[in-house]
Amino acid sequence: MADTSIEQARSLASRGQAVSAVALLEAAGSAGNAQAWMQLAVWRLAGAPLPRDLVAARTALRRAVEIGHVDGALMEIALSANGNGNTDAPDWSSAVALLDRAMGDPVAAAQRALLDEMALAADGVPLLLPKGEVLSAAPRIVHYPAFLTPRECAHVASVGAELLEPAQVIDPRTSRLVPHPIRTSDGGAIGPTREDLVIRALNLRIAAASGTRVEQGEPLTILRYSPGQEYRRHLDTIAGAQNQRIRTVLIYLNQGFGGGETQFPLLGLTIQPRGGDAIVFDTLVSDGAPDTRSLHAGAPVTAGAKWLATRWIRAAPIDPWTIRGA
Ligand SMILES: O=C(O)CCC(=O)C(=O)O
Ligand SMILES: [Fe+2]
Repeated sequence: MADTSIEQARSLASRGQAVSAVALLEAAGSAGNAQAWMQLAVWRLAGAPLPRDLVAARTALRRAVEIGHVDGALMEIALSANGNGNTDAPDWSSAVALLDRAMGDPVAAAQRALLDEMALAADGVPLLLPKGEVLSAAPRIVHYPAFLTPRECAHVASVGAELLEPAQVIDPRTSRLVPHPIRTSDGGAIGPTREDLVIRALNLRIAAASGTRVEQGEPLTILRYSPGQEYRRHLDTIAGAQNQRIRTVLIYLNQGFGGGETQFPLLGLTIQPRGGDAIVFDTLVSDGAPDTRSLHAGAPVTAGAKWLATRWIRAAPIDPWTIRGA
């Protein structure tokens, strides 16, 4: 059944009548319409068509959850753990308590089961640091065998699968979206509302392994390469960035495909992807300039599909609500 109050609110908002749209949703929400509160929360999080207001978003989300919005409950758990995407204090234990209350939902139950397999401190940080082997001293490249378990890999890939879109860039001449000339894979970023507790725990693991704060990491990005797709030679640094990318973490989510090696041509180094393995490498030299020796590529996949999770880590905390994936 079409939800007329939400349709009407969307239509009002699209005509610039945001105040009336909000009033309509609040009235519908107060009358027990969980989806109306959810719509308000999403608008407030997205910053469109209303200005972004994370406090108002969380209030609307709470109302939606109180009257039984299942997806809202999962979103509330994510935002509790990451502190609205790192803008407020992250609260792991409240997030886990909310997850425990959502156990009727099989999605929540599966996440709980995966968390139970991890050895985590009270704040979600790993109790043990993963062990790595240094592949290169300058730039520093460290290989972590079995950084993720097979079940963790499957979880990351399934969250990412819903977000995959072909890599595209805006053509500056025509302002149209065109295929990305350097990276031909499909990709998607797991933003703050989708950073479930398993993804959050993995982002905390990545922070620990890379010696950085979790707030420095761009949203975990999932890449999927089909035969013929590749990531041509590039540096991960961004020209002119104020808050530069200092380190990259690549996690192979599967194996058994053809091609797809990660190559560092100037170092004569080729990494054979193995599901669950990760590599962490530095992208800057000590004076803060890009380290051109870190030039690397994802070789073309020749058969099957290569799944990868990438976390580009900045020099200082970033705002995941405004960042563009790379
Ligand atoms: O696909 C690969 O092996 C390399 C990926 C990569 O360079 C990146 O995600 O920045
Ligand atoms: Fe890269």
